[in-house]
Amino acid sequence: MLRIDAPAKINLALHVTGRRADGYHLIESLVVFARLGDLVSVQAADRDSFELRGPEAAALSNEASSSNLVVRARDGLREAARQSGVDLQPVKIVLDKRLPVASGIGGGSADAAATLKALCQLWDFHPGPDILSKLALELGADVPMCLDGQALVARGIGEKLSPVHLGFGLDLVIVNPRVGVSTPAVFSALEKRDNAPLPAPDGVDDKERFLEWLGTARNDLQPPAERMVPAIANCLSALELAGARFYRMSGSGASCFGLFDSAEAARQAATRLQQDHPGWFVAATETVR
Ligand SMILES: C[C@@](CO)(OP(=O)(O)O)[C@H](O)COP(=O)(O)OP(=O)(O)OC[C@H]1O[C@@H](n2ccc(N)nc2=O)[C@H](O)[C@@H]1O
Ligand SMILES: Nc1ncnc2c1ncn2[C@@H]1O[C@H](COP(=O)(O)OP(=O)(O)O)[C@@H](O)[C@H]1O
Repeated sequence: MLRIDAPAKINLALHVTGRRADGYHLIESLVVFARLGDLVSVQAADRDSFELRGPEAAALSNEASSSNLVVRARDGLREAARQSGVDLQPVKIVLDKRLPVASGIGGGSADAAATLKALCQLWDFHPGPDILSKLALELGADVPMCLDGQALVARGIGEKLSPVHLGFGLDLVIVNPRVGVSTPAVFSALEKRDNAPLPAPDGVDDKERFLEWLGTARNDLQPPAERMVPAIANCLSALELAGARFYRMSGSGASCFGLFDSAEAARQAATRLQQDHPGWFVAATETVR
């Protein structure tokens, strides 16, 4: 079995700067990836199959397998191969779902990206980067960045990627109140769409200066998401109380992240937060470097 990690995506900042004619929003987002994630395993088989397991699988068990981004990624890649005259063998795929669903940390997108990577390897089929990026974008605006998997600024609708080299890791706690949030609903509830752009990242080699810079950026999706899900404000207050140096909502929510001074401080805060809020999803993790 070939196993590929599907890391959680954290939008440290997300500015909405406009809207395209097709309704998609223009964003400028600083994104990092966490060690916390789902796991996609693939293996050659006699027939195609898809198995969903893991602590967060139940949230997807009522949805048809055909709508799962893992299956859609498999079918998309196979179709791209067919168009170039290559027939690809059946495959067994297992998704170990650990990230809360519809929570602003891009679990589905990470799964789709991991599936593309795993199957390219298993099938020894390597479409050029342009074809792969196009395929990824067809699966979701967040999938190209998940394919990249490193700290970056995403522009356009999320598909224009510029790597950012952070000279340090970040110790985080991710908190989710277990209220699923619909991404289109949050974008629709924006009161203003032509917001100021993301300031150029500063302090990428110095964590203190970086934290200061982060404070000058925003998540423009946070105010509409907080109006829709009041529990988001509770998550942010709890992170502050737990000693986070910095805290904010990720993506369209409802997950929020807190940044801590060390892995130990993050672990201790996560333990306390989980004790105080047994119904929430709480996890300490660090960024992928
Ligand atoms: C908000 C973000 C920030 O990283 O993340 P999540 O909260 O989903 O994790 C992304 O832009 C989400 O990307 P993704 O979840 O892949 O979006 P898609 O499936 O392509 O789009 C779902 C819907 O969200 C809206 N959408 C998405 C992206 C974008 N730039 N503008 C939009 O308006 C559209 O209404 C679209 O129909
Ligand atoms: N493998 C998957 N994991 C999570 N959600 C998936 C998956 N496949 C399809 N979906 C659908 O995508 C929606 C958004 O899920 P997700 O990627 O977890 O959201 P977000 O990007 O906000 O964290 C879900 O509500 C679900 O219907």
